[in-house]
Amino acid sequence: MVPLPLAIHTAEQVRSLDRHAIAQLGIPGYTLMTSAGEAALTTLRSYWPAAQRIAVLCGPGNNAGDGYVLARLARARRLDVSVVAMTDPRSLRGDAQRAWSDFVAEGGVTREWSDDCLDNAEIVVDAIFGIGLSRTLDGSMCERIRRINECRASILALDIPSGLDADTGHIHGAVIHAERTLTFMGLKLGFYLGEGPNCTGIVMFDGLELPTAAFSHVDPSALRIGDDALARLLPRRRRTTHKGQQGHVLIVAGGPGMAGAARLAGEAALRVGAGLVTVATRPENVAAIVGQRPELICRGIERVDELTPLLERADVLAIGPGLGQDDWAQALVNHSIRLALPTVIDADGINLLAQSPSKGEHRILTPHPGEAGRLLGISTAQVQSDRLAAARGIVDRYGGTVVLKGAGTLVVERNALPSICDQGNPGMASPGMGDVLTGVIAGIAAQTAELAEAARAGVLVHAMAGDMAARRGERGLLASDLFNYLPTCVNPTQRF
Ligand SMILES: NC(=O)C1=CN([C@@H]2O[C@H](COP(=O)(O)OP(=O)(O)OC[C@H]3O[C@@H](n4cnc5c(N)ncnc54)[C@H](O)[C@@H]3O)[C@@H](O)[C@H]2O)[C@@H](O)CC1
Ligand SMILES: [K+]
Repeated sequence: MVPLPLAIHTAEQVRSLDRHAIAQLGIPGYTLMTSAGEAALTTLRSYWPAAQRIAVLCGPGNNAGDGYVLARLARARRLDVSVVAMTDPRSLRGDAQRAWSDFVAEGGVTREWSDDCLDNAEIVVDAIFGIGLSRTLDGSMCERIRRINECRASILALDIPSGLDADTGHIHGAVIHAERTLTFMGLKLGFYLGEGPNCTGIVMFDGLELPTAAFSHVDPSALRIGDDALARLLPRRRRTTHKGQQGHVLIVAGGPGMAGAARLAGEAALRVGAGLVTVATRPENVAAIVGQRPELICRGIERVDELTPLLERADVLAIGPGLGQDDWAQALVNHSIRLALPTVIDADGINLLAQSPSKGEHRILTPHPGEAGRLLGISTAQVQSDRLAAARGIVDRYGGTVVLKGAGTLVVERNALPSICDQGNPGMASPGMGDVLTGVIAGIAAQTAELAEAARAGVLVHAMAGDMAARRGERGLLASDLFNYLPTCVNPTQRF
């Protein structure tokens, strides 16, 4: 399997790559299409080796061309291929028209859509629409897509699940829900936004044999967070090190009844290797926190001035988990976030910041979509409908680095491409998971000099640990289940 690239592109950027390949590198469009069809066949044979009955659904554009090439090659391999022309193939143009003609020339026939046309298929290949989808699908196409999703076969989408907007992840009326998506030339931004994560299944990539240099010709829109930076950020420790050299995290967390949030954030910082972690919390929480995790230092705080000596000793502050929004919490937040200390602000820290906005470059804000909405004075739905714009808006208004949580967590800072995390799973939608993320980011930030890098690494490590913990099932995953796996993720040089 070809490793996924880090670069993520819009449809226009992929088109520009396509134009570059054809015009500057002299690779004919039909050669690219043939590569796409070959890669699709390799994927079919690799992931469904026993499947014999393949249905290929072909639409009106070049995405259909990929499908016709695949169908021709699969017939040559003696697979039982049924091609359903979703629109009249005689109106195909250019490379797609040639792909259809070559398919027909080798004895291939198409059939029209009927409600039972997928009944015998083991695999359905979606070659209906690619990145050329530009408007809402009509009612009959929406109805067909619903029927395709209901069929028992596994669905392989070519380039993009039909109906998904390649740039925004919005749905144009209806969308294919694929088990796998084999995408060509560039990962599409829409896979990671809006409904994208619900539709693509496992994303696979093929570069259509373009030379590596061709990919640097077009700038991407975002970057996937890869694990390549982890080894640099979290190198093997010197044998002579001591805990004072691994960073000191201060966690200000835990209002009444919320000792658990403070403990989760505190333990997470320890589990990613922070040298010392002090938790400042309500006095009544101290016994519970220390009892559950004796390696934490825990201080009961009644008044803001008691925080001052703790802040002086800390390398990184994390503030907010389970803090509440009462006067006590308000005083702690107002006092702490004005300091120049690198600070992770989460949960009620964010809610309080939204009530009296201020700007700071030394911050990492980690809102979920609801908190992001409060920071911007808009609804959660508005945040989710354009997550990139929301994250950028928060950076503009509040400064620093923003981690907008959710499927496809975004890490956005000024003057840099946004980063997107494509790991993690829906089991992580569970209480305390954000507290763990806050501790992970703060714990890594305490060991490195660069805050935005720590945010990216923290998001990735958290997601990786979540995926490891979810191997026995997503439903029922607890935030504290991640603790067993965090050390594996933050020791990249010892992992294998
Ligand atoms: N050289 C090439 O051109 C290559 C193209 N490739 C494939 O080509 C695809 C892009 O091809 P196209 O630009 O032709 O795009 P599509 O294959 O997505 O099809 C666009 C067609 O759909 C029609 N259309 C758009 N929205 C519609 C709607 N709501 N209802 C009905 N019809 C609608 C458009 O009028 C156009 O005819 C890629 O996604 C990829 O699969 C790959 O084979 C790589 C090489
Ligand atoms: K498709």
